[in-house]
Order: sequence, then structure tokens, then C-alpha cells
Amino acid sequence: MITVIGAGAWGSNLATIALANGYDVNMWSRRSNLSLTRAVRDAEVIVSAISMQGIRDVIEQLQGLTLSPQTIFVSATKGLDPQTARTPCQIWQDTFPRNPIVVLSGPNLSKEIEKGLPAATVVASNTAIAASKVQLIFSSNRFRVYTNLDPLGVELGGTLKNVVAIAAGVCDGLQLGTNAKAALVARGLTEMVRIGVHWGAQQETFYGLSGLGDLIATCNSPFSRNYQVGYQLAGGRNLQEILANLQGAAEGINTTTVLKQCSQRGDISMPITEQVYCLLQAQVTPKEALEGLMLRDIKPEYQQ
Ligand SMILES: NC(=O)C1=CN([C@@H]2O[C@H](COP(=O)(O)OP(=O)(O)OC[C@H]3O[C@@H](n4cnc5c(N)ncnc54)[C@H](OP(=O)(O)O)[C@@H]3O)[C@@H](O)[C@H]2O)C=CC1
Ligand SMILES: O=C(CO)COP(=O)(O)O
Repeated sequence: MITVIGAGAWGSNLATIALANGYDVNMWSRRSNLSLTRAVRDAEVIVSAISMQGIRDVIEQLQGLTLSPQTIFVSATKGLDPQTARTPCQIWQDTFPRNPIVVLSGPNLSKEIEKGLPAATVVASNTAIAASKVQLIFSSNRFRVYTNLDPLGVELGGTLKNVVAIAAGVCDGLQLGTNAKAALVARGLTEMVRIGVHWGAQQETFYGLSGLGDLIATCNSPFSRNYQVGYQLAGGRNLQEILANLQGAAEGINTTTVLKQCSQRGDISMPITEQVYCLLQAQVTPKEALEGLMLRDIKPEYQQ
């Protein structure tokens, strides 16, 4: 039995894929009639597709239940804890140290996957056998699943690109052109690598599906909520207005704040993140954010 926690856009998609592959699937959300205790009772695999803000709540509830140490937790959340900057997988592992934890992350815009369009993703874990099991559960002729042994790198790729996706939305909203977009995405990737490697991830992981792949998807699609936030800010709307009309979470907003604090503490240069932060705080206009990036001191390409 596979239990998917979180019945939002991504949780529903993942449940549908596993169901189509012939697995028994339970779905749970805080609105469902099924209790969490019943939902996870026979679960060999628990897939968490809740937004970052709900992770601690749900883990606290699960902590009170008796779960087998063989139960595999799969995290599909792309965010960082606002207090500790821990990733979702790190929080799962802190709470359930004996259980295998697998991250599932890639260029996976749910609106495309629900239409049956082809996509690929990555499952990564320190427990290779658990990653292989999860690979089997979700692999299909429409969803190609790769394994990877750098769970932190895979998880950070999916999380950090959301900040760049907000900036990419601004870039398109201001109609800055393809050259500007290419520069932004390439320099955004440099920032992702810089902080990711500082936190212990492997550099090459960021050039794969879960890093560069997801960056390309979210920086170019109006289906991305993070891209939409940037695009609409460039159009002159304020953040409250945008969020009031946005379907689902734009995790990049919280991630930007966490990253800004971490980059300051660790003295890690993250100019794009810094400008996205100032923009989200309404401290600069989209045009001022652009000027802030273009008028930085000139420097070699590979230097902090
Ligand atoms: N949509 C996509 O294309 C993709 C999304 N992701 C990631 O997956 C995660 C979920 O995204 P998505 O499904 O789109 O978001 P949605 O907003 O559609 O769904 C979020 C889910 O989290 C639940 N939730 C939020 N807070 C709590 C809480 N305190 N307690 C219990 N449940 C809670 C919501 O419950 P309720 O409905 O009751 O509010 C809902 O089921 C995000 O981190 C996102 O970045 C990853 C890949 C693709
Ligand atoms: O992570 C995603 C696609 O891989 C979804 O992006 P958004 O959260 O910006 O919609």
C-alpha cells in the first residue's frame, strides 16, 4: 500500500501515476474523512506532497503513530524550513532516523503531467534499494524515473530554482528578451551551485534533471506559480493581490527569505536572490532590481 499525504496538484498526480501502475493507493489530506492513522496503517511507502508550511504539522501527527522502520518516506516538497533552513528530507530524517528517506524531484509541472505529456524525474536516497523501489512505483511510458545517490543535491535543485523562476517571470514580464533570460538562468544556476555545494551537495547534480532541468521548466512556463509571481509583479500587481489569485503554493517566496539570510550569514554572494528578496519586500521596483544586477562591479565569470 502507498499512502500519498497531501491531495493538492502534485499529490493527486503522483497518486494517479502509482494507481495506473497497479499499486493500491490511499490519499490523505487534512480535509479528507479518512483519519491519518487509518491512511498510513498498511503503508509500505508514504509519499509527502504537502507544501512546506504544512510539513512540521503533519510530521508531528505522524510521530504519534506506530510506523514500521521499513516504511519508506518519499518527499516531493520543494522548500526550506523558515526557522532552521532544513530541507524537507532532512526534517523527515531527523524525525524518523531509522526509516529510508527518498526525495522525488525534477521538471514536473503538474498541469502538463495531468494532460499525459511525457516527463522525467529523479528519485534520490542514501538507501539505494529504497530509491530503486520508488523508481519502480512511478516509472511509466509517460514518466521516466532516474535514481541518484545525492539526495541533498536533488532536493536543493528543485527548491533553489524557484527563486530564479520568480526572477525569470519578471524578465519575461518586462519583455527583456532572450539574451537577458539566458544570462539570468545561467547566473541563477551559478548561485544555486554556490550555496548548494556550500551545504554539502555535489556540483554535478545541479547540471542534471533536478537542477538545470527543473530550472529550464519553471523559468519558461506560465504553469509555474513561481514564474507567475514574477511575471505579475513585473506587470505592476502587488504580492498580496497576486497570492490571493494564485492556485497553490509559490514556495520560492519563503525560500528567497531563507536563502537571503543564509547567504548573508555565510558571506555567499547571491545577487539574484538578493534582488528577488528586495522585490518581494517591495523595497525595489522590477526595473530597479534589473539595474541592481546590471550595475554590479565587473568581475571574472567564475569568482564569488
Ligand atoms: N504542482 C507542481 O507542479 C509541483 C509541485 N511540487 C511541490 O509539491 C509541493 C505541493 O505542491 P502542490 O501540490 O502544487 O500544492 P497545493 O497547494 O496544490 O497542495 C498543497 C497540499 O499541502 C497541504 N497542506 C498545506 N499545509 C498543510 C498543513 N498544515 N497540514 C496538512 N496539509 C497541509 C494542502 O492541504 P489543503 O488542500 O487542505 O490546504 C494540500 O493538500 C510544493 O512543495 C511544490 O513545490 C513539486 C513538483 C511539481
Ligand atoms: O516545481 C515545479 C515544476 O517542477 C512546479 O513549479 P511551481 O511550484 O512554480 O508551480
